[in-house]
Amino acid sequence: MEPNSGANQRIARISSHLNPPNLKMNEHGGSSLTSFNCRAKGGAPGFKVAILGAAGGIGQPLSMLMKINPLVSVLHLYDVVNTPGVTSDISHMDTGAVVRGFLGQNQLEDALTGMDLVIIPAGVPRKPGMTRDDLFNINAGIVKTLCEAIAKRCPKAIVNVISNPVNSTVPIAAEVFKRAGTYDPKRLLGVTMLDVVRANTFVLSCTLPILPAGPKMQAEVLGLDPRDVDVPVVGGHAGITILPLLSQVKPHSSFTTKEIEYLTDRIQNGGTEVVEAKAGAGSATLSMAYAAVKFADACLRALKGEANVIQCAYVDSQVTELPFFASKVRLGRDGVEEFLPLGPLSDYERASLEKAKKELATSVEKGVSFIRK
Ligand SMILES: NC(=O)c1ccc[n+]([C@@H]2O[C@H](COP(=O)([O-])OP(=O)(O)OC[C@H]3O[C@@H](n4cnc5c(N)ncnc54)[C@H](O)[C@@H]3O)[C@@H](O)[C@H]2O)c1
Ligand SMILES: O=C(O)C[C@H](O)C(=O)O
Repeated sequence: MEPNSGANQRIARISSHLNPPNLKMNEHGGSSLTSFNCRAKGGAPGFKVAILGAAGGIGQPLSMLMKINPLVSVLHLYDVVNTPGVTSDISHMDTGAVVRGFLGQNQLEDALTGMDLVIIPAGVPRKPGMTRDDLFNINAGIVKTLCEAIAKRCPKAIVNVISNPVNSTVPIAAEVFKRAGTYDPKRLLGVTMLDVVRANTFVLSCTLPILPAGPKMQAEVLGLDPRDVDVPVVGGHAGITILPLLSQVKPHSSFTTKEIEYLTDRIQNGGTEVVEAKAGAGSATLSMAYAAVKFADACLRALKGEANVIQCAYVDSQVTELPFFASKVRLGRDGVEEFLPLGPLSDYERASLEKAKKELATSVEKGVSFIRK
């Protein structure tokens, strides 16, 4: 008998629990079906969610927060690097979702099989001095590859696109799905939730530097909780295409022209504010993970049948003459169920919308021709 056989048998038992013997082991010590499989006991009923780019600055906190979400029963974490560590780490959380990790392109399709919701934060972030459009050359190809696999393995999934430039990556995803014959415009949503989150926050907490003693904005004077504030943000997700409708803030607040100009500028440049503060170390990750989870949770609640789930998103749209536009949509069991009208706009908003539409049209066209070229 070998000296250590008791310990070896125990290890073999544990290892066969993690990797059932009928599945072939691969070079990562996992099965050939999934690279590594960190299974929490007592997996809850719920939705299957995949995060593509799960090891990144957004991906990690997003994965952690989705592991907490009680609507999630299975969480697949895919990236081209570092998923074993992230998966192992997150799998120790004592929440219901079963977590599985997938590493590298040849495990992408397994990561996607049977998913209800796919969230895509894969791709490079900005550095100071860059626009979101400067990311196009790298991120367009990444989104294309990921969406080709989605079309094959979970064509009915709801897809949340975070990768920038969102104004172009969503049209890219649409073209990929059209080519594959799986396009359902209701199920493809560009995530603009961070603009809404920022707008809700800034409306409450901004003091105006242009006024001498920095008096509070009206909403802050009212002492509101940001969670009770709702600022619709329409258009797209870059610079002037981000258009907060401050005339429609709930609870109703009225702002001076100076306040509107200040707030609009801050909301439009919130991303750049973070990029500059991070000084080369990337862009918004934590607030984005929060916003992505808020949005994903809304999608899952709607999938489950909750009524009246309304969020802003950048979608294949009939609200303007543009093929893609961010506005309030009602979410349901099949994704986007209804476009809410833009509502009455102020003169300032109407003029800003015209400028936003010009830029958006160019970004959409750039995405479409990337696939059709
Ligand atoms: N929509 C929004 O509001 C919003 C907000 C913030 C950031 N973003 C965008 O999200 C993206 C990610 O930002 P981040 O800060 O997490 O970047 P990051 O560099 O920290 O993480 C990106 C992750 O994507 C992975 N990745 C790269 N190529 C991949 C591929 N082919 N398949 C799967 N994964 C791949 C990387 O390995 C990395 O782990 C950027 O494009 C950024 O501009 C969007
Ligand atoms: O600004 C960026 O590049 C990231 C993101 O789009 C954001 O709005 O924070």
